[in-house]
Amino acid sequence: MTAAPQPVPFLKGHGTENDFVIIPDPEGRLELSAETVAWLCDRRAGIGADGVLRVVRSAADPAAREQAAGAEWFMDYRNADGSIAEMCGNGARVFAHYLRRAGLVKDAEFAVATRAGLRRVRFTGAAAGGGGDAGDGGEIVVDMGRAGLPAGPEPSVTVTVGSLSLPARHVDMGNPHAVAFVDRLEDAGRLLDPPGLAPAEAYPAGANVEFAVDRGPRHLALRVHERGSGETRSCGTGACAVAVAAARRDGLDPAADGRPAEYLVDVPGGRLRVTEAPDGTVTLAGPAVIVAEGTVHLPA
Ligand SMILES: N[C@@H](CCC[C@H](N)C(=O)O)C(=O)O
Repeated sequence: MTAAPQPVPFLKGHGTENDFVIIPDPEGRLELSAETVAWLCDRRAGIGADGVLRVVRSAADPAAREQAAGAEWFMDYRNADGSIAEMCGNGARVFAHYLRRAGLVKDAEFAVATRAGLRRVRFTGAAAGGGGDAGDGGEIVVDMGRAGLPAGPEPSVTVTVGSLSLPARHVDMGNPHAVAFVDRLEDAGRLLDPPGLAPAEAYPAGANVEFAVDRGPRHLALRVHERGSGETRSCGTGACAVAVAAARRDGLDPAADGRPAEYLVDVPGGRLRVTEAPDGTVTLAGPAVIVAEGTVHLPA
């Protein structure tokens, strides 16, 4: 006898069109296998998304406990292919918006546990008072921690896409990135396959690859190929990686200069604002929206 499909509540949301299936699982009762996540994210056979955000109390998830001091909720993020990633910047805003919308958190500023450690989120403007309609969380600012990158302005890795071989900067935002500046975003081609990365040892677990151009002073635009999800319409950690790489390229180092560096980063799905403070902290500001909710029947 085959087991019956399991009915599970879900929501669908996005941050600058980086979209997620949100699965509330406060007591950590769900076994979300890689196959189930890939099915949820399948745009034809499932609901469709770039990733899954499982919402679980930190105390109820073994993966969360060591990261979670001070955060009641753990963002269990999975890529569309079912793989696990350390951090998701757009996901953190959508996750935080869900928590407030569901009444699970009342404050306008709180910490979220992630596999990359604690991330503080802050609702600003109308959103701080619980404003916005049922779907719109307004602007949310996420403290993304410090970027890790080699000293100096020089590229340290090479990205290949089609016949192009591009010097790129390695940037760690809790998850791995390679940032290549190009003349035109179309230079990245169709991005159907993961770009090549060299040296391979720089990225033992793969990487997210950003292609970035200048739009004006302190104004950038990017396309991204995400590890585990393919080309997406936005990547929050990617926007931070691009802004920090651009700052070093532009001769800016807030820690040395004592002044913040702020960049607007346009993504195919909207606009993000990234600020690197003199203490090295990078913040990511942007919207979060919930568009649907219902029940999904998970394959048994
Ligand atoms: N879209 C996310 C990043 C999600 C994780 C990434 N694909 C990885 O594997 O590291 C973001 O907004 O940061």
